Amino acid sequence: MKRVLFIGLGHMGGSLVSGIAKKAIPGVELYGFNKDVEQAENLAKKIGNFKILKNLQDLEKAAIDVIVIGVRPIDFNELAEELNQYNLANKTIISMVNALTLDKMDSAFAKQKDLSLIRMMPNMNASIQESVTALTSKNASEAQMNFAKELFQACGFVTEIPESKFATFAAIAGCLPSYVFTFYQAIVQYAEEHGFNHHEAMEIVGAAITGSVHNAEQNTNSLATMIKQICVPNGSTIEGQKVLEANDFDGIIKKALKAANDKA
Ligand SMILES: NC(=O)C1=CN([C@@H]2O[C@H](COP(=O)(O)OP(=O)(O)OC[C@H]3O[C@@H](n4cnc5c(N)ncnc54)[C@H](O)[C@@H]3O)[C@@H](O)[C@H]2O)C=CC1
Ligand SMILES: O=C(O)[C@@H]1CCC=N1
Repeated sequence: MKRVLFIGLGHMGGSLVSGIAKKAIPGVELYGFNKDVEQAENLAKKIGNFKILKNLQDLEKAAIDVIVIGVRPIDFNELAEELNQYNLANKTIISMVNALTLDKMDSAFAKQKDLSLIRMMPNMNASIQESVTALTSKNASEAQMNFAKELFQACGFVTEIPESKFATFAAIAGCLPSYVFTFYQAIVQYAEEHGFNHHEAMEIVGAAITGSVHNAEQNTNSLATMIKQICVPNGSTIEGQKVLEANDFDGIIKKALKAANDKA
């Protein structure tokens, strides 16, 4: 039996734990601890197969094997100090904390013995089990990494990447739902301004976006060729493409990704 404790049950931690609880992986017991206990209890009411710890010292009694840290970056040091009051020897610590490197994790837990450290970057699509999650590790065995993969595959696709690519991964996958929702929102607003109601607009634009992604995934042509095929000479699409180009749409997207990448 592996006992996994999620600390920090907010938007991201809560979504991940819900996905994993739904899958009910044999041999895995899920525990949660959150500063705001009511938030943890509300989550526990919604999902089965999940026990709440009332305080952190109960992690020793519960014989936790794996700790998954889901607090905000600003709250990490305080939590690490609190965790260092307990003996965490031989445990696996997994952190989803953005910009927290394995070396920083290692020094935060320097007084602990034989920890295995895993850094992860999920995204909010974990709430519908469609996250793209990256993992990288320090002192973790193949079996420990495989366990982490199995755990987070309950919330979508998992890939192992070198830590040097983590900041870029955060921009192109961790933050990406927000940018996609911004694009989606702008088109829905345009549709509403031109006579569609909100529900129709969400449905039509959503289907057009997901259909485009599926088409690009299945098509053997490059994205550039697919763009050309839609831009009929003297047609409508090209007029929109000209506006995107004149306003450096690609450049704006890359600037946004760089800003996120630099902070990750
Ligand atoms: N929101 C997102 O889309 C993503 C977030 N992340 C990372 O996940 C982490 C959490 O982000 P969110 O869930 O969005 O934040 P959030 O603010 O929704 O959740 C954080 C939770 O941690 C709890 N907390 C704070 N200090 C605590 C402590 N000492 N002990 C126990 N619980 C404590 C808070 O009560 C809150 O429920 C961040 O480090 C972020 O970088 C990573 C990928 C995507
Ligand atoms: O905004 C953030 O810092 C986190 C990391 C990726 C998505 N949200």
